[in-house]
Amino acid sequence: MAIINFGGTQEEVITREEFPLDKAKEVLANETIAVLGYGIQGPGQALNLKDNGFNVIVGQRKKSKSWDNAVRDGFIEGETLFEIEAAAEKGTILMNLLSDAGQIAAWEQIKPHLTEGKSLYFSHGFGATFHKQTGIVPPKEVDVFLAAPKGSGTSLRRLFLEGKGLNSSYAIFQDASGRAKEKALAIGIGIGSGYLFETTFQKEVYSDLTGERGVLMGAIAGIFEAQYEVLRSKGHTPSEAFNETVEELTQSLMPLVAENGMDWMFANCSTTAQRGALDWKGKFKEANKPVLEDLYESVATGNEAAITIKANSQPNYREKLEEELTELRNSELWQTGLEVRKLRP
Ligand SMILES: NC(=O)c1ccc[n+]([C@@H]2O[C@H](COP(=O)([O-])OP(=O)(O)OC[C@H]3O[C@@H](n4cnc5c(N)ncnc54)[C@H](O)[C@@H]3O)[C@@H](O)[C@H]2O)c1
Ligand SMILES: CC(C)(O)[C@@H](O)C(=O)O
Ligand SMILES: [Mg+2]
Ligand SMILES: [Mg+2]
Repeated sequence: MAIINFGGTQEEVITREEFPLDKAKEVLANETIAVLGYGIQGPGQALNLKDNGFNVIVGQRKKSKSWDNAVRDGFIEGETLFEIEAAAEKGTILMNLLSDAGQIAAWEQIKPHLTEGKSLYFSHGFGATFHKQTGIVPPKEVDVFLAAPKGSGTSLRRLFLEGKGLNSSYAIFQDASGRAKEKALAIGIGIGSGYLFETTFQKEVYSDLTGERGVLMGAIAGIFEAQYEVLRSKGHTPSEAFNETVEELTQSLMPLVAENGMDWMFANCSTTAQRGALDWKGKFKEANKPVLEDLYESVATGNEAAITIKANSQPNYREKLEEELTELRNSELWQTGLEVRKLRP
């Protein structure tokens, strides 16, 4: 285990050098890995595991788009592709990659197959942490652990194919066999993680729900809209407002942040930009911190889980989400984005 000094705090991380793929294969040699759910994480994790040489089957509702995707990706009905319950019966490590609401609906189908010696895996602390709302209480005889890629399943797959990797957290919820940790790390490496850092189920779900509602998705989408609307209201054209809000960020400045940090990005902008950004940074922080405190509170009280479960358990939840995404796509800001992307050399 490598001990890394993260800005003054020592943390242990598991790298591919310390836990190589061969070791992961040794640990999981006798396991049949059943990936339950083939939405976004399902394909990324199942295909990476398969390409890495693990024994993988998929469990998915038949007559669904996800089932067709699994067939398209080479899983064969009756051999490596089954209904959820049949896959849960055949698998020895059940990877619960149904949607968080779907995991509640499917729990009674999965639970009877969690017999002694088997393992239950998640990519989120949601189900087990909010068990009062989800009813997901794993039987005592099984190992329960998670590896949670810090990014989209689409990126997990793309980076794997490029020979790179997304980082993941890992956590042990229950260690019945005494081998839960090595299994968690082996799966974490097998799905293509670049390195793994330790967490708990509760910390994973609290930080994940905060991050995606906050800076990673909700806040960024909101602040884009706010700046775009201000620029438009002051007479700027759509292309100018879009370029100054989104395109420059994704194409020019964020790659610099990714490469070498915020000060590096600042240092590669004008002294005029640096002066202003350093002055305004504090105001943005001050305005946003209370919103983020509210958000964390809403996560920690279980309110965000309740909202998610209620919304995503409706029979028409997909149509409703698609409607909202369509509205976003059709807004002037993102229609401008569509044209700007086409103009990229
Ligand atoms: N999307 C990501 O990239 C990502 C990243 C990290 C962690 N996670 C976590 O991984 C897990 C899977 O997320 P996802 O985004 O891949 O899921 P998703 O929303 O794409 O859904 C996955 C599958 O669940 C199935 N499903 C939904 N409701 C069902 C029901 N009632 N009965 C049976 N099947 C049902 C769908 O057919 C779909 O194939 C979640 O715990 C999520 O929080 C997701
Ligand atoms: C990809 C994210 C946002 O990191 C994940 O948490 C999710 O829920 O999809
Ligand atoms: Mg999430
Ligand atoms: Mg996440």
